[in-house]
Amino acid sequence: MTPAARLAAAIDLLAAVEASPRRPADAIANDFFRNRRYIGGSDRRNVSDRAWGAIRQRLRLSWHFGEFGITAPSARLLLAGHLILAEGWTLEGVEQNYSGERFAASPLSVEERGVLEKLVGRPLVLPRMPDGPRLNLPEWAMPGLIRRFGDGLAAEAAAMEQPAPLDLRANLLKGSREAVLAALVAEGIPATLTPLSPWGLRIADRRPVSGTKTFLEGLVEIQDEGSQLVALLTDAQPGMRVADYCAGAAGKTLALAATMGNRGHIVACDTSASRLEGAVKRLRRGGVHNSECHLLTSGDKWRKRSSRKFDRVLVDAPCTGTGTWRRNPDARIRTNARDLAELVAKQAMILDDASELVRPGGRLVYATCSLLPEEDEMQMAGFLERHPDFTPVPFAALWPALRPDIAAPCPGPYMALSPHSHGTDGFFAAVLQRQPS
Ligand SMILES: C[S@@+](CC[C@H](N)C(=O)[O-])C[C@H]1O[C@@H](n2cnc3c(N)ncnc32)[C@H](O)[C@@H]1O
Repeated sequence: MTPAARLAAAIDLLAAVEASPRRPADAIANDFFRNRRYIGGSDRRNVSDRAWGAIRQRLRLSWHFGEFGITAPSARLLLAGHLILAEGWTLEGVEQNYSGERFAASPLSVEERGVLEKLVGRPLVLPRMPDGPRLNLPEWAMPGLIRRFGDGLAAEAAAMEQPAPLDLRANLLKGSREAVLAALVAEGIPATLTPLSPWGLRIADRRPVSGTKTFLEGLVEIQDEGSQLVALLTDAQPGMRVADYCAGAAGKTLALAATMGNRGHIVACDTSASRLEGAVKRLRRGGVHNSECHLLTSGDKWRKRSSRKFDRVLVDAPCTGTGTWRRNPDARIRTNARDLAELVAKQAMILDDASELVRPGGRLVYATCSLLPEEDEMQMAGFLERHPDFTPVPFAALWPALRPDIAAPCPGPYMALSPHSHGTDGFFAAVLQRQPS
């Protein structure tokens, strides 16, 4: 492909993302390239890097165009703006590529040229920008993020703009962390031990691992270190009855089975049949023998039958995913204030339902990959008010037994991890104990 054709394809991809604001951009990109198999590997990387560049800077680009009265910039304008503001292109450079020749984007209109001219030489980030675009954070999340980080918000926002490392969890059902590390190294994948999780391995250069023998044989799972710590905190022990209430594709179920040494019983529940199908495959590959999957339906009798039967109930709740913005930069623009309000209500309902399963003296573990107090501490405050038979078990009291060799990574009554402070995705976890009868 010529450079101009690559840019034209990046405009098309960006237009597809803009046209479906509720769909994850990586799913749109997968469809886009599946329908254009003629785009080869290096062209594909170039096209998607360009489109993702503009998606990452969407909030800032909107602000710049808004200064000139353009409230809904087209994909071609957004991409040109990105080239000028973020990549330092000249207007002539843009015009040479928006040439109208075969496979190239059509030439700039007089109006487009007029606006882009004003962007030339401007920095992408200006001190006079409001905090939201300056820090690349959406307005709807600002109150919660300010409450969470206070003066530390700028450093956290900068960390959220960095690419996330690729973290793996060594599957202790198949080998020790050291043995799994050696297997990866033997396949030419250098990795280091993660500092907090006792099972974590970090691939520095984000080299893909899903084709390696180590991965295909179930010795490792892809899982952020923060997510591994949620499983650690659940403290599921051999012989226990455990419910992973929002199991999805079983990321945490797999880790729980490992801490249980495949003994006892785990029920992986979810309302999504397709996610549970993915779970079945992963559990098989991971060598998990002590789990079953249960599809939650309305009027489910299983929940009633299972009342107060479980030693541990993990609720890894659906959330805004603000803690994963390093990996999913498009989620900043895909989610809004109404989504947050709906999720908070949904989390409360799920918590009320799931807590029924906890036996007297057993524990409910609530987790999100959100940095927003509304979904985290405030959600817990509401739950504890509705359920006075549950009491928080402080994180600082739990940690020494789980990782005696390392100081607790955060002080609070709850675990609250963030990209800047802990090098993990943003994860929150609370452990609540039900009164013994
Ligand atoms: C954060 S994801 C879980 C990720 C998973 N635990 C993992 O570690 O890979 C939240 C999950 O909650 C599920 N969910 C949504 N509404 C639910 C409900 N009312 N009851 C149970 N699960 C629900 C979603 O289908 C989704 O799989």
